[in-house]
Amino acid sequence: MFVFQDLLFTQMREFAAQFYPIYRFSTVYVNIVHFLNPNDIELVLSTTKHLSKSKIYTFLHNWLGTGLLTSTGAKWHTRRKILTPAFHFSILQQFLNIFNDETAKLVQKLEVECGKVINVVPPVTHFTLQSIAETAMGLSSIDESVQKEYRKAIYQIGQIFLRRLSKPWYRLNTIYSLSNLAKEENAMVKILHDFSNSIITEREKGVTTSITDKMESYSKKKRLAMLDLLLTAKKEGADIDYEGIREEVDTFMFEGHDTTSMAISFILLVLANHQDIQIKVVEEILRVIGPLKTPTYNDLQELKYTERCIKETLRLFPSVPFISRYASEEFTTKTGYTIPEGTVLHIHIIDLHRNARIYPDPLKFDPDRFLPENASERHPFAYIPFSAGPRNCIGQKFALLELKTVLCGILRKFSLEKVDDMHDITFKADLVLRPKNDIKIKILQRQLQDV
Ligand code: HEM
Repeated sequence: MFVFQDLLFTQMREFAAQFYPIYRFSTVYVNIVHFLNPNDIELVLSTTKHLSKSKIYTFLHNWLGTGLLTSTGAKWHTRRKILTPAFHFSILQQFLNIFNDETAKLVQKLEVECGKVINVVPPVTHFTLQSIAETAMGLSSIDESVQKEYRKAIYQIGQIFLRRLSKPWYRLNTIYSLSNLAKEENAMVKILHDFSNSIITEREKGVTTSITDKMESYSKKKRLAMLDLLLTAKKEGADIDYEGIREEVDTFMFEGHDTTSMAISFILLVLANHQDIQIKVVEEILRVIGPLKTPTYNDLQELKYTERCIKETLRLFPSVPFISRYASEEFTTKTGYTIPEGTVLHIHIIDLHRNARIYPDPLKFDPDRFLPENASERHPFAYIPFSAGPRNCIGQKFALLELKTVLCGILRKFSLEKVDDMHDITFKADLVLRPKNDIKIKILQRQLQDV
């Protein structure tokens, strides 16, 4: 079904192609300037002046409150300080055990599908949801039916967000709150909050889980997983209450699974489309790790070619295609335009990454673009899948580790064959870069002697 919000998404991207390096879209309600040039983007993202998210993010407040993604000012600063240690590399090293265990379960699931054409998104999303729940929240597993309901509600909330965005009169809370859309939103938010409340209750009770030992080992090193950090901070009287903890659980459950799920799905698609590159990735994995060994943290750091493939996938398919900030004061862009205070600053990550001036033959998948000698001359803000500057993605290293682990597990066991052409994939307007239809590939047992 072609809906208005999809049109909005396509239109915004067409304007980006037409009006490089910058364009303005104004209505009586809002003044949005679209940023496409790396110099201008650097100006916005590298400073602490425009750290506040634009008003569009307030549409997420009913669900995410003002957690790390949506908060501003002192609150954002305090939360970022509390949460940063949860992503220290010593914690990530512990998480690797969980990524490896979950990868093994995913591989087992895919085994049954050998020889068939599958839509990779559902099993991969199951994997990422399970991984974030175990690592950041300390849960052992989520019931399949609860997972399904949660995933459906996340999808619905994204659609509601965009439907609200496409109707300017719904920007006014008084009008929106009377609408059927708001009722739909409240029903979805209830599902999502029931889910996050149950996570907190379970962890607060200190329910014995299969990963309790791992959590204790974090504690011994005085480093706690994300939810435990928050619960401890609350206990010790820090400026965070139950609502505050739920905001972060909702934020991290969402950001920590949907973004990585899309990234993994797209890289599987891309590798199925490029047999030569797929073979090179497998060769590297076999050379560095071997056919059977469970990868260690250090092993994964050695996968340089695989990492370039991940980078190139996130260039073409950035899980977060647009971000938006608020101009807290007037400024002049490097391209010479005056931006008044209060303007919405809309940054087109996807169009920046597909700009032929920066990336010749931009739709071609070429991991060598990220060879040090090829990347060193490029503008530092020409590649920003995790945003950049002080408000960049807190989960960036977590995501890369998860992606490498799962690729090792899948590619040593299966070879991926092309079904969908990656260039035929169309996108659905949503909070993350979602395909409009399935992402289909065929999986076969890999014959390692052929590599
Ligand atoms: C491939 C995977 C990922 C991509 C491409 C990605 C991308 C991004 C981007 C572009 C932003 C900036 C959003 C904005 O300004 O509106 C962001 C922020 C954020 N991401 Fe990620 N992300 C990924 C994985 C993760 C993971 C695994 C987690 C958690 C474990 C996470 C947690 C967050 C949080 C909490 C923020 C808000 C940070 C702040 O404002 O201080 N992300 N991410």
